[in-house]
Amino acid sequence: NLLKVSELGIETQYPQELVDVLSRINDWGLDTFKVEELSDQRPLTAITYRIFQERDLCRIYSIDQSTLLKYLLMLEDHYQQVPYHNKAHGADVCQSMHVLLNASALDGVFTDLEVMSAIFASAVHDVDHPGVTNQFLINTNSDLAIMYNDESVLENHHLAVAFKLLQSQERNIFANLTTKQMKTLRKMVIDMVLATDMSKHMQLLADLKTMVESKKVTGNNIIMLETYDDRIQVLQNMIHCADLSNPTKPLDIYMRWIDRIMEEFWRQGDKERDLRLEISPMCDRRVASVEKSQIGFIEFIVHPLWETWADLVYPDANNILETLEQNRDWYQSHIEPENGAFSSGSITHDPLPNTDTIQAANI
Ligand SMILES: COc1ccc(C2=NN(C3CCN(c4nc(N)nc5ccccc45)CC3)C(=O)[C@@H]3CC=CC[C@H]23)cc1OC
Ligand SMILES: [Mg+2]
Ligand SMILES: [Zn+2]
Repeated sequence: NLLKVSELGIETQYPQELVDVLSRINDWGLDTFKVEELSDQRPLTAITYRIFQERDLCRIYSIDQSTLLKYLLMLEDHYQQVPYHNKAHGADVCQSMHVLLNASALDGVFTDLEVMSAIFASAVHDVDHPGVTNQFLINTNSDLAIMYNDESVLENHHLAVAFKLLQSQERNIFANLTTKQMKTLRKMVIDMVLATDMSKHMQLLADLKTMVESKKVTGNNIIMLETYDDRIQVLQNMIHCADLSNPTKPLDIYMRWIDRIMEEFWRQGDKERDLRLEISPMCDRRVASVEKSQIGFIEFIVHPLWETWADLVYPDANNILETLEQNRDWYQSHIEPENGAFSSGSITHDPLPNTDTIQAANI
C-alpha cells in the first residue's frame, strides 16, 4: 500500500480499483464519479496528480511531489460542497483538458509550460464556487460582486483563491520556475480561467470560427500558431470546451452531470423565489423541463462550439462530436409530445423555451 500511496498520492481502501480506473486517464470516457468514490472523495487530487505524473511535469519543472500533493489537497478542500460546481467538476474538466491537449492536430504545438498552465487552469477554474451564477451575485449585491465590480465575478474569484493558495512555501508548486516562466504561466492561467465566463462564449466562438476559416497547417496536418494571441485563443477555447463537455460524454455519465447542475440551478431558483427576485432560466424546479433545457443548451451553445472545435482539430474530435449528436437525438426523441394527441390529459407540459429564453441564450 505504501507504494500505492506514493503512486496514487492519496490514501484509499481500494488502491487496485483506483489504479484500474485511473488507467483510463487518457480516455474521453473516464468515469470521474468512480474516481470520486474510490479516492475517498479526492477526485481532483487523484486525477490531477496522475496527469502530472503522466506528463512528467514534476521532473521537468522540479516540482516536489509532497508539495504538489499539499497544494492539490488544499485546492480540493477549497471547492465548496455544492451539487455541481464542486471538486468532481474540477477533476472532470482537468481530465477532459488533458485529453484535448493530446489531439494529434496539436502534436508538438504547445510547450511544456503552456501544457502545465492548461492543466493547472482546469484544476483550479471553479475553486470556491458558491453554486450560484454571476448574475445572482450581482443581483443580490454580494461581497464578491462588489469586490470585482460585476465583471466576471466568479472567474476572478476562482483565480484569486488559486494563486493565494500558492503563497505558502510548503504549497508553492512553482517555486523552481524562473521569474519569466512564472510570469508567463500566471498570465496564461488568468486568460484561460477568465475565458470560462459564459458571457464570453459568443466572442470566443466567433474568433474560433475565424481561426478555422484561415487555418494554417504543416505538412502533416498540424496546426501552426505563431502569436501569443493565437496560442492563448486555442487554449481558451479548449478549457471552454472542457467546461462544456458534459453533453459529449457517454449518456449515463452525461445524465449524472445533468442531475447535479439542475439541482444547483433549482437551489438558486429557491433562493430567488424567497428573495422575491425573478427566477433565472432553468432555475424554477416547479416548471422544470430538463430535456428541453438540454436540447436548448446543446442546440444554441454546446454543438456550435464543438462543431467548430472538431473542424479545427479535424478529424481528432469526430468521435466526441458523434457522441454529442447521439445524446442530442436521444433527448429530442424523449421529449413528451407538446400537448400531443397521444399524451394522457393528466400530464402537464412545460412551455417551450420562450423567445426571451432563446434571446438570452444568445448571450
Ligand atoms: C449538463 O448540463 C449543463 C451543464 C452546465 C451548464 C452551464 N450553464 N451555464 C449557462 C449556459 C447558458 N444559459 C442559458 N441561459 C438562458 N437565458 N437561456 C438558455 C437557453 C438554452 C440554453 C442555455 C441557456 C445560462 C446558464 C453556465 O454559465 C454554467 C457555468 C459555465 C459553463 C456552463 C454552465 C448548463 C447545463 O445544462 C443546461
Ligand atoms: Mg466557472
Ligand atoms: Zn466549470
